[in-house]
Amino acid sequence: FPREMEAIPGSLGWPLIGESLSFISEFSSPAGIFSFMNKRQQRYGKVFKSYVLGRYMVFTTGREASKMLLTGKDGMVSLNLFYTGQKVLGPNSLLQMNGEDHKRLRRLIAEPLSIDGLKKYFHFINNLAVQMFDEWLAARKVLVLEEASTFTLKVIGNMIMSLEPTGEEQEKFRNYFKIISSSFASLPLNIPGTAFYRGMKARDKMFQMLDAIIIARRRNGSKLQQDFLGSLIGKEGSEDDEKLTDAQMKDNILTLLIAGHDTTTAALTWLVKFLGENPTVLDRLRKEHMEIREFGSSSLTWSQVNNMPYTAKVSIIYRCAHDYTIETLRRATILPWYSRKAAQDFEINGYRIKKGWSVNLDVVSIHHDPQVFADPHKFDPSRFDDPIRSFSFLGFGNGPRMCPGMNLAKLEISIFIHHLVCRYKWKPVEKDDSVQPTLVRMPKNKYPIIVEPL
Ligand code: HEM
Repeated sequence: FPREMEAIPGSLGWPLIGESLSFISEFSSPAGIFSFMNKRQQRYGKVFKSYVLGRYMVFTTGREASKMLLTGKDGMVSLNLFYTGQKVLGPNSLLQMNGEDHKRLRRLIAEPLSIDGLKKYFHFINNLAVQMFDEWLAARKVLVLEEASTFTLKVIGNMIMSLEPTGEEQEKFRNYFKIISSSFASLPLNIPGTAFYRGMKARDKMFQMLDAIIIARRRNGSKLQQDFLGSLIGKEGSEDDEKLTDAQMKDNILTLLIAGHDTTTAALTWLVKFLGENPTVLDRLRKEHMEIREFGSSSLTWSQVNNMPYTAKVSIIYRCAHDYTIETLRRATILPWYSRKAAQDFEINGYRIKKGWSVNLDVVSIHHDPQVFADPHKFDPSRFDDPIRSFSFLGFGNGPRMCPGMNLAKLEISIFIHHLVCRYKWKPVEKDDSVQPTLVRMPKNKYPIIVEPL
């Protein structure tokens, strides 16, 4: 036990297990870790310590703390990735980089994920959505989470390496990914039969697949495909600063897959759930999207997306789904806390944090602060009509580690939701608010619904 931690209020719970039991049970309750955090914040204030899942942790919350931790000035903190996560993603992953190395890698990765870089995937994503919703008509009963998962995986597979949405390669890719993904937060036992072991083997297989593609691309020389992989390989001949080794490319492709898949899948599923539970909100969204549809055929064009009507505050592309998406991320807070490791001593909310400690930002409380979000448990996208104070909404993070995939996530969500609300009404098969006990919060029952054409 780090002795200096004595000065931090809080309880370390039982010997060995600490407060893990209440943490885990509240983590997977419908309200999430809100009550775990809230009880302790009431008792100890904005900073408290705990011992959960084998780690001494300091938890903190509030705008000031989030500004400090997420902005992380002068290398104050680094990302605190757990052991299996480090092994699965690999040493070159963006999540394991800090300072200048992190900045450089992000610059290379961010470009194809910018709004401009994403334009060329619009048709692929749109066609995929049209096709998926055609299939829903025949199926009638669907598991939203499964559908969203397939959809987002096909999108990212195509974006990264021009993978066709069906066929043998897609199946292989999907299989490897699922195994890797379920090993990500497993116990670190690398012996045959464990999830971790299977995950590491699947990682090798996925990398063989990527190697084959990289070799073929290099052989083709100038006729490089303009997907994500192509844009990274394309940097080979250019200045040193623009070069990525094959190992860097592979670790970071896997990083994008892992960071982008469950998050977007969960966001889509929660959005469908929240809309279904809030008919007035759904009516408003549907009305807006029906107006967009009247522009022309069912297949949207890029300029139509650009012109979707809504307050033209920032980039107009995602306006139509934007407030609904961020309200979903606020209300569901699918990543409930962001974890950092102190890279030096510093002070937060009046307490000394020592180098090496794990400091965790409780985002759920920030997203449910009644001072900022009136009636915080209500799903109300219009609360974002007026600008909110910085560091109050952190659904995509903030600062140098803010989500580089957020434009892609928003694009996928807006296209998915457009077709859904224009074509179908739906109702849940059962009333069940249980949540999966996984890192990313998702409905446990995968949210089965019955759909009917409008
Ligand atoms: C709705 C969907 C998504 C949500 C809610 C989300 C949320 C977040 C958040 C909160 C962070 C920062 C975490 C922290 O500061 O500790 C983050 C980082 C990250 N996200 Fe996303 N994300 C989403 C989709 C995506 C997609 C589609 C991709 C990739 C294509 C992606 C790739 C990443 C990566 C690589 C990082 C790490 C950035 C860094 O460390 O510099 N995310 N995301």
